Amino acid sequence: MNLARPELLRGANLIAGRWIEGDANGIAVTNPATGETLAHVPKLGRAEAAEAIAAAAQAMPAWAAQTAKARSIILRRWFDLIMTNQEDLAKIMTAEQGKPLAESRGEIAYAASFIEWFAEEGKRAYGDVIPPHAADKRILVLKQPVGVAAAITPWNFPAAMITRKAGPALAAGCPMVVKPASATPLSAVALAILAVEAGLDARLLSVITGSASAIAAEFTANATVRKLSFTGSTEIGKQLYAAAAQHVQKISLELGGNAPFIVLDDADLDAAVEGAIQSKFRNAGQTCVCSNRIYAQAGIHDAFVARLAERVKQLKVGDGAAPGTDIGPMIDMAAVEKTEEHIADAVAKGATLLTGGTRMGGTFLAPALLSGVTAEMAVAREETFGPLAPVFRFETDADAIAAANATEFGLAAYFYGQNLSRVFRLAEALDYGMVGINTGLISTEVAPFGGVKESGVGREGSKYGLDEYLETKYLCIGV
Ligand SMILES: NC(=O)C1=CN([C@@H]2O[C@H](COP(=O)(O)OP(=O)(O)OC[C@H]3O[C@@H](n4cnc5c(N)ncnc54)[C@H](OP(=O)(O)O)[C@@H]3O)[C@@H](O)[C@H]2O)C=CC1
Ligand SMILES: O=C(O)CCCC(=O)O
Repeated sequence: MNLARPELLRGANLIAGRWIEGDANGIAVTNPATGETLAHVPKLGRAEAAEAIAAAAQAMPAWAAQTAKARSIILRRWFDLIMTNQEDLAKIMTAEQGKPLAESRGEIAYAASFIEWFAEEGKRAYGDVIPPHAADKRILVLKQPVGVAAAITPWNFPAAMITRKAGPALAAGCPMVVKPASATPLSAVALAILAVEAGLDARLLSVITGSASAIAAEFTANATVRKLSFTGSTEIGKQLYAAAAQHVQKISLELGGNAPFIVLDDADLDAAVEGAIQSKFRNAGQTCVCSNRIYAQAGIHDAFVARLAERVKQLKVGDGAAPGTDIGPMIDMAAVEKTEEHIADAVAKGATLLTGGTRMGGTFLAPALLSGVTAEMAVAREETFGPLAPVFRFETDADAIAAANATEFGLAAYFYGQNLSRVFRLAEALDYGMVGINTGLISTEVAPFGGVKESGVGREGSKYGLDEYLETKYLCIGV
């Protein structure tokens, strides 16, 4: 890999301010496009997680005692360094994750934006003065950092899922110990290198790799950890929710989705097709906010499906590092097989495969489009997390709302339509934390990202994201 700063590609961990290098006994990080081994990161466990937590607790008082502006200056420097090294970080990400280089560049900018945003937002951790209940009392509300925070992050957004947690934590005055996904730890390590370069006390941001269950066991059993933030599968999220109860840790969970994408009969069809392509095939469909079920109203169904099929056929599959690639490899064979199972199940139950679904070597899979999909098929209920667009036909708005809400998930939903009253009715009726209306792209650092129902708890990004790392303390003063 041709990097301007080759030292950013480092198979190491940062534990309690100390670098620990990986070796052949560690976890091999491979390029999903080529199978090449990029590096080995250490295989650590509970003891090192405990060490990182203890060092974080030691470093916290001095960090929390600084002014928000002083913290912001360091965070701003970290943001600048991430953007200065955007190209190297994007190359590292594409190599370990597979997404096209253009998407990696976008994710690095997106990741950096959380640091920039929270560097400023930390200055606005306002408290309150409340009119008292008695003449001889005064009531003040303070916002204080929650304490040592821990994060467990997934492989699909190797940088942004770290900064979306570490940004608000550090801005609020909390240190963080991060366990990145084993498949994509190199982006996390590169971010930590730049954080230290920015002047952050290295004990304030540890990065630990190894046994996920052992590290998570320490995160949840260690009473020093006061906040746990997780992005990943619903199954693991539920386990962590239960484990965090041991010490009643404050928790944020960003879990699975089953996003509906509804095309009403008055929609701008070209815009809807583009929105569907963006929302469905970004990161090869491996995004928790990817549309999983596309509902097209009867009046425009056939025209929409025909146009969508043309666009899906144009998508170029290849190594993310190659110019012009729209869809890179999937993360592993299990991901390929799950997508294939959803296609096979739908076809066996009467759906039509209009294009794609074929293996293209390794973990490359041709983007697929199904029509004639119904509620009985697995894809209606389960998140595919792959490049498969299943189209359902519906008649009335009420039918679309009922179908869209018939899931235990509630992360993102999308719809396209023009009529203002319909737009409001649908937006309000959808049981989701985020609704994209006439757009397939909703992610930004300035808006609250998060789900309802079994898609999680808490919000990340925006002014709401800072609250997740703050406690509210009330002072009752007799005068
Ligand atoms: N909401 C989202 O954004 C995401 C959803 N998913 C969904 O989950 C499916 C499976 O993906 P997968 O990568 O296995 O997701 P996981 O939930 O298993 O992985 C996410 C993170 O959790 C860690 N983890 C794994 N097991 C445990 C455990 N027992 N205790 C604590 N942490 C653990 C992983 O570590 P390690 O990598 O070391 O195993 C990783 O850091 C996907 O197909 C998709 O449907 C996946 C990723 C993100
Ligand atoms: O898929 C995820 O893990 C959530 C990140 C996606 C985004 O922020 O758009």
